[in-house]
Amino acid sequence: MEHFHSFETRQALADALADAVAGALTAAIKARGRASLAVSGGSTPKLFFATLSTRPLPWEKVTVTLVDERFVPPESDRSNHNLLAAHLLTNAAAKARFVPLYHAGRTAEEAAVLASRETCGIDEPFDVAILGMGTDGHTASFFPGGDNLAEALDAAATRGVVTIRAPDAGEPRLTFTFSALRDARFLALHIEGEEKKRVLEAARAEGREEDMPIRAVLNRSLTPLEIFWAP
Ligand SMILES: O=C1O[C@H](COP(=O)(O)O)[C@@H](O)[C@H](O)[C@H]1O
Repeated sequence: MEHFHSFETRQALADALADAVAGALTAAIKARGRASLAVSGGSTPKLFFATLSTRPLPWEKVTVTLVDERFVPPESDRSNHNLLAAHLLTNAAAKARFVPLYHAGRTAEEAAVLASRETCGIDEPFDVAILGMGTDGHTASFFPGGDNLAEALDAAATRGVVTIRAPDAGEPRLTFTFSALRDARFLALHIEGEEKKRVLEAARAEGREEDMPIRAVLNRSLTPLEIFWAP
C-alpha cells in the first residue's frame, strides 16, 4: 500500500516531510522514551535536512543513522555522512546521536560487520526510515547488477548492513538490508523532479525487482509507503 503526496514546491515538500518525521519521532519518544531515524543520502535530501534540523525536538533522545553509505571517508564530497554533518546534524538536531556505517582502515566487508554490530543496539524496527531513489530505480544501495543484491533484498535475511558493488554505484556501498527497512514505523520515499516520477511509474509496471530494486519497496514493504514528490 502507498500514499502519494504531491507538492508544488520543494520547500513545501521539505516542510511537510519534516512535519511528518518530527511527528513520528515525537510519538516514538512519548511511547518508548527514545526514537530512531534512518535517512538516505545523495543530492535530494538537503532542503529536507535543513528544515528538519530546526524542528524543536528533544534531539538528544534521537539516534540517527544512514540507510546506506558510499565507502569513502566522511571528509569526501561523496560521503552521505558528510551530507548529514553539513545539513542535518546541525541547529537543534546537533544534539542527536549519530551512528555511522563507514569505518576507516577497514575493508568494506569489515565495515559492514562493524556497522551491523553497532546499529543492532538501535531499537527495531526503525521509527522512521526515509528512502531516496536514483533514476536507475535503485533505492538505498540496492543497485541493479549489484553483486549482493539477492541477499540485500531477501526479506528473510538477517537485519543489518551488507556490502554492494555494482557497475553504476561508483565506490563500494554499505547498505541496510531490505529486511531492516521494510517494517519502519514511518516509511517514506522522497523523490523530486519529473524524471523520477516517470521512473516510479515505470517501476509500478510489472517487471523484475533486480532490474528496478525500488520495486521491492513498492511490492513488499510491511508499512504503507508514504511517497513525497515535488517537481
Ligand atoms: O547513491 C545514492 O543515491 C540515492 C539517490 O540519490 P539522489 O542524488 O538521486 O537523490 C540515495 O537515496 C542514496 O542514499 C545514495 O547513497
